[in-house]
Amino acid sequence: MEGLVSMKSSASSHPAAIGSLPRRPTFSIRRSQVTLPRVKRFSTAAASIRAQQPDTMDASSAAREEPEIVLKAKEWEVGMLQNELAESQGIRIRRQPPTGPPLHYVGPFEFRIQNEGNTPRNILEEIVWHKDNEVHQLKQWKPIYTLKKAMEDALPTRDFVGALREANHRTGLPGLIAEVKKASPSRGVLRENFDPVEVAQSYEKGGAACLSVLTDAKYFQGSFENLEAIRKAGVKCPLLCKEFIVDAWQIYYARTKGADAILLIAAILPDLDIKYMIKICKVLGLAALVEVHDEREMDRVLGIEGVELIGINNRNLETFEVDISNTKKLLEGERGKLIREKGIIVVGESGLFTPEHIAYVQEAGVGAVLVGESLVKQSDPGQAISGLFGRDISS
Ligand SMILES: O=C(O)c1ccccc1NCC(=O)[C@H](O)[C@H](O)COP(=O)(O)O
Repeated sequence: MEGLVSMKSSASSHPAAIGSLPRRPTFSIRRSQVTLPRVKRFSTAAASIRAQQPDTMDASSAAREEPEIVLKAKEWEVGMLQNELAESQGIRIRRQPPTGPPLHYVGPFEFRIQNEGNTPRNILEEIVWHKDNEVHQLKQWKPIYTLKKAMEDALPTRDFVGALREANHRTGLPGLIAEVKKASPSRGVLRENFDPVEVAQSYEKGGAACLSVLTDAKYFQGSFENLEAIRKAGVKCPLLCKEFIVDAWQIYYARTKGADAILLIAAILPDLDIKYMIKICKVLGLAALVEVHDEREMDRVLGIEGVELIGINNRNLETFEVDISNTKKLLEGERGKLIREKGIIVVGESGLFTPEHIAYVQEAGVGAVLVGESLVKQSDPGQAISGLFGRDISS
């Protein structure tokens, strides 16, 4: 059996990956004497693998021998169930790579599970897999009880939604969430000599209602230190922690670092996760910006109680394609009507560069916009806000 299990450190395969973090080791099974049919539904695969085990190889007996293997197997099963649940809601992003179970778990035979392999299907999936590993490690470093204690010393949260409404009423234009973003997978480095506090202060001076701070290090060259530094520098604009949230632990962590709001992406989170995370946000005094990209995601999110802010991303996070008519499309007809009835503020996100773009999404029905590239690339990002809106919105 020697050499059948390889511990892989699957480094990022995407050319846009900026940094690197060692992944949690995954198991892969090589060679086959018994080949399972190509499987799509992985928990079904898990069940069929189990069904082929001699009684002596069930999880409990394996536990007596190798508890670590059983734990890995359980983790794998949970991951596959998460993938299945997500798929049933039309979510294409898999939360975990469809790696096979640990070898000992599958019994004394050599198995080969035929699947698409462990290559992410697109950048969003790659980010999610990376994030899952990252959070797994961070949780060991700072267990949740230590975060709950840190929250007692955290600065109070500010009203993110209220700041957007106020700016909208004051200017008659969508409230601006200006993004503190050094780099992105689609555009590479946007600003050399990036000073997050300087950019944040400049945005505030230029009339931004709120700020969005990228905290992902690998793909956006952001950090939680940036978020914390901006908060501690006395910037009054409420702060959105722009992160790929896959685990409630990240919400608590964001709160300890000064966030007033967090992002929940419908393309990666099943409805139950969104509901549960919104409840956590309410308890912690945070706003939740729930992001959608297509009609299906919009309909799912409109069915969830307690949503106050919906972001429509004009960027397809799987292909990078940007089309601002996406905002209009998702706000037409019954959806737009329901959103107005519920009093939800819609945020138009990505690809906004000119006053005409702002007017277009405002006409479509947004009460706020989230803008990164077109501002952060300018030498004076705060001053660039007047150019984007066609007039000074600072007072
Ligand atoms: O921006 C990317 O390349 C990207 C890739 C993968 C996942 C998310 C990504 N961006 C997040 C955003 O949607 C934007 O940062 C945000 O909406 C601002 O967009 P822009 O004004 O076009 O910088």
